[in-house]
Amino acid sequence: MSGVPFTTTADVHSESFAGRLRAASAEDWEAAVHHRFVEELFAGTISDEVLARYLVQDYQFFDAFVAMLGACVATTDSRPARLRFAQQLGMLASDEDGYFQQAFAELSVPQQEVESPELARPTQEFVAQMWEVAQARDYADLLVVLVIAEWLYLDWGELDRALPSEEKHLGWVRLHRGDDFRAWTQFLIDELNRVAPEQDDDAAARLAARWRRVVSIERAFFDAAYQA
Ligand SMILES: Cc1ncc(CN)c(N)n1
Repeated sequence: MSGVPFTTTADVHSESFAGRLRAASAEDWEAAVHHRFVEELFAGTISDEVLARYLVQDYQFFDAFVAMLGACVATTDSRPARLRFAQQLGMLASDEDGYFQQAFAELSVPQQEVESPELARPTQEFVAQMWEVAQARDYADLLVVLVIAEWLYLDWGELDRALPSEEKHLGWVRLHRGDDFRAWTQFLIDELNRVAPEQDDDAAARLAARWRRVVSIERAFFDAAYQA
């Protein structure tokens, strides 16, 4: 959209703060969006072993992700945004946890694996990034991590592919595509652009460095699902 040098279903101007960050991380971003994991998930050919390994690790995000949203509730300068974050917290608690519990049951993942797995390196790094921004309570920093986590997932979730038929595959795709998820992601992107530093100063450089780091972790997170 708007002549952007990348493909997305979000409405983002290429010269906005988020647009420039997104373009600057194109290699890792595209590698993640078109990852073998994504293609096999849509095709319904992903092995149960890979899917279970991925979901077990991803479930470890949940707590820190909720903490980030809570930190946004506490730190945003905008009353409508505070309500939007609060609403998302409620939805997350019902929708996403339901999918995980159903998928773990279907994939026969032992409870011990669900509750206290050994964390892969990308999981450790991602969780550390999330807790760091949740505790620092800097709204722009929080938004950088949230925008990546949701926008990158929207980009693969909305790929033009036939949908898989089995619920364990379709459920994860459905959580990351469609009007509601697109609107939520758009809200985050718009918030980041609204509060972005106006000049290329130290604050902007710090946010850009975190952006690059987190996008590379997203890519590594998919890779790790294939490493037994
Ligand atoms: C690896 C990862 N990145 C992001 C999200 C949030 N959509 C997630 N669940 N997992």
